[in-house]
Amino acid sequence: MLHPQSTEISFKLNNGVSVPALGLGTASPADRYSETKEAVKAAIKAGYRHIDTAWCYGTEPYIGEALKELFQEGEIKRSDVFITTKVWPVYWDKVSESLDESLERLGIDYVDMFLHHWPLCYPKVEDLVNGISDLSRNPVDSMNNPIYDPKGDWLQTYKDMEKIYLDPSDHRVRSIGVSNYPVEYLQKVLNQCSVKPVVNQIEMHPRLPQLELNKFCHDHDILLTAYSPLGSNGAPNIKIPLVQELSKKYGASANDILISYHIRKGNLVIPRSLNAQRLATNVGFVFLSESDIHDLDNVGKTSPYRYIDEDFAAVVPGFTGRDKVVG
Ligand SMILES: NC(=O)C1=CN([C@@H]2O[C@H](COP(=O)(O)OP(=O)(O)OC[C@H]3O[C@@H](n4cnc5c(N)ncnc54)[C@H](OP(=O)(O)O)[C@@H]3O)[C@@H](O)[C@H]2O)C=CC1
Ligand SMILES: O=C1O[C@H](CO)[C@@H](O)[C@@H]1O
Repeated sequence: MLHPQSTEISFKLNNGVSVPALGLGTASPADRYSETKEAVKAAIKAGYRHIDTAWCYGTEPYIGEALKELFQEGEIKRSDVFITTKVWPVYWDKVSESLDESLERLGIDYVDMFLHHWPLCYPKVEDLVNGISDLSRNPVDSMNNPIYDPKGDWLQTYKDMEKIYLDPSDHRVRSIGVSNYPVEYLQKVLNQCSVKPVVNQIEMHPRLPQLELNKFCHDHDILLTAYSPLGSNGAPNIKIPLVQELSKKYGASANDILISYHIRKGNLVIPRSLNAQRLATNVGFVFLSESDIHDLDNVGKTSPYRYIDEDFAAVVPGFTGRDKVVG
């Protein structure tokens, strides 16, 4: 049976907006930010119609340059591409400003999805050397411990996003969602807010199958977006023995197995590559069987492993630090 490519599969968000299942991740290494421009152009030419970015990636201006050229060349128009950006905890009480600045860097007048990046609140600390927009991305004290804004209220950030989304005269966002939210935080949003997040973007792959969050989100009509699907830098998940076995069984690449795993579960997935050839080979969709999915879930079910586990996140339940097992 012939199957579509991953770039041709779309899902409906809970507000009716359609989203391509496969997106391009753009958390490029800091010394390679500018290469994101060519990667975006290559991805669009390979059929991608969904780009994931964020203030903290520092790549929005390069995505903006790519989009400008793609629009000018007539390759795509704005409505052909789904663009996600996120508000970082530094801007927890400046949501509208963060959105305006992102739109300006991207050179567009709306985003398709606007996500709350982490349920945390940072103070604004100047960093003219390594900062983004001259602000420290992860402020720390003299002992290198993360510092948080004592006046901070992470739920307020989502409430401010909700205000923008609900204002009929404000057309800057087509949908709002969250990222790195555990079940109890999602429950708080469902109890105290009126707009249900359309997605929860989280790290997810066979070594971190996130079965509890997957069930909770699907029970509440919230999609998951899988970040770091290849295991982040160097794509270590490609070496998982079961992924290699399935790659042989289906005559598909290991990266296609890792990407199709999420799409088969009805979730979005956003692998990153700065390499045009790889980008074009990450789009083969494999119709994995129910039992393959079950086996892939079992890889990390009892000893889950998180690749993106930074100190600052340890205050969010479940994000417990590099050396600890997470549920
Ligand atoms: N919401 C959040 O908190 C977070 C969101 N994200 C989002 O998720 C995206 C993806 O996650 P990310 O951590 O970047 O990592 P990924 O799991 O997408 O892995 C990226 C790595 O895989 C390599 N790679 C890509 N394709 C192939 C291939 N076919 N064969 C071999 N290697 C390959 C890339 O190298 P190369 O470029 O050389 O191909 C890069 O080193 C991010 O870019 C970002 O958009 C990520 C982290 C946190
Ligand atoms: O989105 C994100 O990317 C970085 C890691 O690449 C992480 O801190 C943040 O959540």
